[in-house]
Amino acid sequence: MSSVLELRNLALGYRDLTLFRGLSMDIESGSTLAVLGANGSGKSTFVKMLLGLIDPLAGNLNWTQGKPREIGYLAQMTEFDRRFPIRVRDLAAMGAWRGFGLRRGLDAAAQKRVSAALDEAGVLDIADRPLHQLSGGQLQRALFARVIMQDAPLILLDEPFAAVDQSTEAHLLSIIRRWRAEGRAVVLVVHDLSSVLDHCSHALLLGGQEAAYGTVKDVLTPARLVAQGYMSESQASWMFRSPTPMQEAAHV
Ligand SMILES: Nc1ncnc2c1ncn2[C@@H]1O[C@H](COP(=O)(O)OP(=O)(O)OP(=O)(O)O)[C@@H](O)[C@H]1O
Repeated sequence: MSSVLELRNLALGYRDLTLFRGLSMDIESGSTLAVLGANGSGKSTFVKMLLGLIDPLAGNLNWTQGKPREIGYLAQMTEFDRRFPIRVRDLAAMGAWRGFGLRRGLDAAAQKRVSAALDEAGVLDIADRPLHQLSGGQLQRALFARVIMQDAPLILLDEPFAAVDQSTEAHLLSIIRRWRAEGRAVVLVVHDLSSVLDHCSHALLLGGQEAAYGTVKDVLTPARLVAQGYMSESQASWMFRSPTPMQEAAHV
């Protein structure tokens, strides 16, 4: 499998704080990487480093596809100011501005792509609504439409399922599956382990001054999750016992 980005011997942190050292990994085309870890373990710092907002303390990033930092980025919804005076359609179109330029505006073909992106995200019927009239789930769908328009080889989603209901989550996951099938690499920062176990191929677990990378099955073991401070021993034994309480309840 080809990679979109190679990280080599990376150390990350700030002047007086090293979060981890020695991380080497490839972010592969067609993979879905979950980045998770306890509060303060460095997830946001990792995102900022990918976006080029901070430099690693040591190591290299090699961009092997597209232009360096060609990233489709979804910020945490809490960081988005929905008083921004634009409509849903304009928000999605902003994703294509890199290709078309602000002055020229979008041509007819691009407008068509915007409509298709809004349709795929399930917000075409509210394309002319201003953002302040949207529910949280509708805004997240509109922001997904913008990422669709970015058409990038690497897609970085920060907490994409926070504050969305189950059916919206399922819809957004279908878009992520399409990106993956197209050979894009998708990186998701997540807090909730259950969405990772079902939908991600790889995991980067941060915490305890370590960064553990590998397949979900290899990295997200109860022992490692406890050792890196993600959960307590009793939480791990509850979470990984089989069958789960919900499965048991379903058989009652
Ligand atoms: N600009 C900064 N200068 C110095 N230290 C920082 C800076 N930004 C974050 N930190 C520290 O780096 C560590 C990692 O922070 P980061 O925000 O990356 O964690 P996180 O995993 O995203 O946390 P959370 O789950 O709580 O959002 C924390 O101890 C934080 O206090």
